[in-house]
Amino acid sequence: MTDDFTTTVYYDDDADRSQIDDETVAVLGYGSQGHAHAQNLADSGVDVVVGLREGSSSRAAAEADGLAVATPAEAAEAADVVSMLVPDTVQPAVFEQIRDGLDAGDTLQFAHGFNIHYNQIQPPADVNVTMVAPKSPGHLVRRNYESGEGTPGLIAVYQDETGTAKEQALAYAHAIGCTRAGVIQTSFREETETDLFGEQAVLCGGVTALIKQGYETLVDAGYSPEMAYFECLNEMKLIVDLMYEGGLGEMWDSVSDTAEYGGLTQGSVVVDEHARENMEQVLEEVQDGTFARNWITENQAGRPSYTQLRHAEKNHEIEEVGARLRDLFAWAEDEDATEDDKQRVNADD
Ligand SMILES: NC(=O)C1=CN([C@@H]2O[C@H](COP(=O)(O)OP(=O)(O)OC[C@H]3O[C@@H](n4cnc5c(N)ncnc54)[C@H](OP(=O)(O)O)[C@@H]3O)[C@@H](O)[C@H]2O)C=CC1
Ligand SMILES: CC[C@](O)(C(C)=O)C(=O)O
Ligand SMILES: [Mg+2]
Ligand SMILES: [Mg+2]
Repeated sequence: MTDDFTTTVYYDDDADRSQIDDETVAVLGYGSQGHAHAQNLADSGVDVVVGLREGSSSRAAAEADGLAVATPAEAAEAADVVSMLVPDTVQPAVFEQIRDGLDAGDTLQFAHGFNIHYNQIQPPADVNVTMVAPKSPGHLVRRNYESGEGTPGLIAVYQDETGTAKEQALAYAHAIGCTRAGVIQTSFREETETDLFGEQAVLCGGVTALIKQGYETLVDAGYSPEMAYFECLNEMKLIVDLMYEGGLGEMWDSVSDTAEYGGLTQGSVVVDEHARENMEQVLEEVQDGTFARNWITENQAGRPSYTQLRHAEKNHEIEEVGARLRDLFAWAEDEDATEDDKQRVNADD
């Protein structure tokens, strides 16, 4: 444990694995997070049953990975800890299927606080309600577990019926590999609002919008789509890898002085105070529930806007150019190529 920061960070030694090792965990859903939690828990020696609906397209994968599969209701009935890892929008309906399987003292656990924070699920008063939220896409939660690296994560406690909810969440975080990297305790509110803001304004929405605007600016000015792709998308990974390893400083150290001067002077011309005001607006709509209401209504209407936006994104020219270029990369034919090989080739471009 370290208290060097304003927040306490928990590591492997802070977790008491007896809090999870003797429990049965139902992992509901076998998608991005579900497959990672279920396999990591099982590899850590925890008894796991995967809960999937009848006819689920995920069933074959879970069984091929050697896991027991039951319906969500059966899995919850058999389990002490129920990990809700189906999409946020279907969680309220799945909760109705598993409610009766939650006994007093069981734990209902989430990887994101949306449905608790925005009151879409009202859990029984006599169960623990916790969160273990890896700060990463699920596929990397699995990959990092297998490599021994681990993935940073958050824990939160909304209801503590047994008095050991936090200890159990930490033990679960240990079993999926999060305490190897570091785990911070937060609240359902803080996790929900920061996660939604981050994915909308920066990580997913902000970055893709920046990439597309940069690509379109170059192509509209007559430069080749291939050049624009390499400059605005491909090299993004390499630059972000440096920030990931050593912060903004490591990236600035590695690029040329010319890039550093240009970046420091022009970056805030592009992402200026208007972008900041827009970010504040995005945050406000997360905080006051506007985004949550819109997302719930969009689903109730059959996702008309979402479908249209997905279609447009998939058909953006940068996707066609990127698919073509990635097929030509040296490692495309080479099944033995490592991530290092790929980065070396990328760096040479
Ligand atoms: N994606 C991520 O990396 C992250 C996600 N989270 C959170 O984790 C949770 C899970 O998200 P994520 O992993 O993206 O989810 P996915 O979209 O990957 O979940 C898909 C799984 O849910 C099942 N499923 C879908 N619809 C239903 C349904 N109506 N009834 C029963 N099962 C259903 C699917 O089974 P089927 O084959 O039957 O459709 C599949 O197994 C969310 O709360 C999310 O916010 C948190 C951190 C990161
Ligand atoms: C950044 C998107 C995310 O919040 C995540 C992978 O952490 C998600 O909801 O998928
Ligand atoms: Mg997230
Ligand atoms: Mg999220």
